[in-house]
Amino acid sequence: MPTELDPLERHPKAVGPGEQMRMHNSTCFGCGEQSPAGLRLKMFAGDDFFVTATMEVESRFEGGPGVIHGGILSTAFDDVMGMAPLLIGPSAVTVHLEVDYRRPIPIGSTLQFRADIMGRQRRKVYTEAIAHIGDPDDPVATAHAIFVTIRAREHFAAHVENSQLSDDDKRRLRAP
Ligand SMILES: CCCCCCCCCCCCCC(=O)SCCNC(=O)CCNC(=O)[C@H](O)C(C)(C)COP(=O)(O)OP(=O)(O)OC[C@H]1O[C@@H](n2cnc3c(N)ncnc32)[C@H](O)[C@@H]1OP(=O)(O)O
Repeated sequence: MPTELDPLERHPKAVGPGEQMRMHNSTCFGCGEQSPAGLRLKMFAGDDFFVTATMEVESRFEGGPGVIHGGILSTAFDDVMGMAPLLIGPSAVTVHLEVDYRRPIPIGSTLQFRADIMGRQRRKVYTEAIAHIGDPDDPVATAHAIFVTIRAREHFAAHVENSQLSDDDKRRLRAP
């Protein structure tokens, strides 16, 4: 992370501490309510610059026998950390993601996530996150990511047609 960082300020339109955050997109694999096979993560804003989420490790998330698939865990980390930039500004997309898997995570466990904004420099937002099963001081996995803020309508304009969103929602996204 660079040493020269911009000051962090909560965005005036960000949801309040303890409130549920809006989905990235209703068909988002991580948090969308309409994603047919998604993780359906519900995210909550923290006091200052963090986000929390809980995920039941369902058997459909299995990788090795009886444990979570690493790709599912990294998807969850990506989505939870990807929510944090919305506390300070516009939507942001991942440009870099790294995950440290510390221990196998059993199917049937309840994973708790916390993602913190570490700093911002121009459009880049630096985040770190932990996943734990009850003891935040003993995480089962940790992650770091860099997000870059975007103008969402412009960024997705060429791709909206491929979305699972309804035609009405797609029209709304294309509207000026
Ligand atoms: C309509 C609403 C719908 C809702 C939307 C919800 C969206 C969210 C959904 C979230 C779902 C969950 C999350 C997901 O799944 S997000 C899905 C996965 N991510 C993507 O698809 C992103 C693909 N990348 C891009 O589209 C472009 O690279 C973007 C647009 C991001 C930047 O290209 P652009 O041409 O605009 O800008 P730039 O190239 O000048 O870069 C800008 C700055 O960034 C720095 N940089 C770049 N790369 C890296 C790197 N690897 N490491 C470190 N730094 C990097 C770069 O040096 C520069 O820094 P600075 O020198 O200026 O300081």
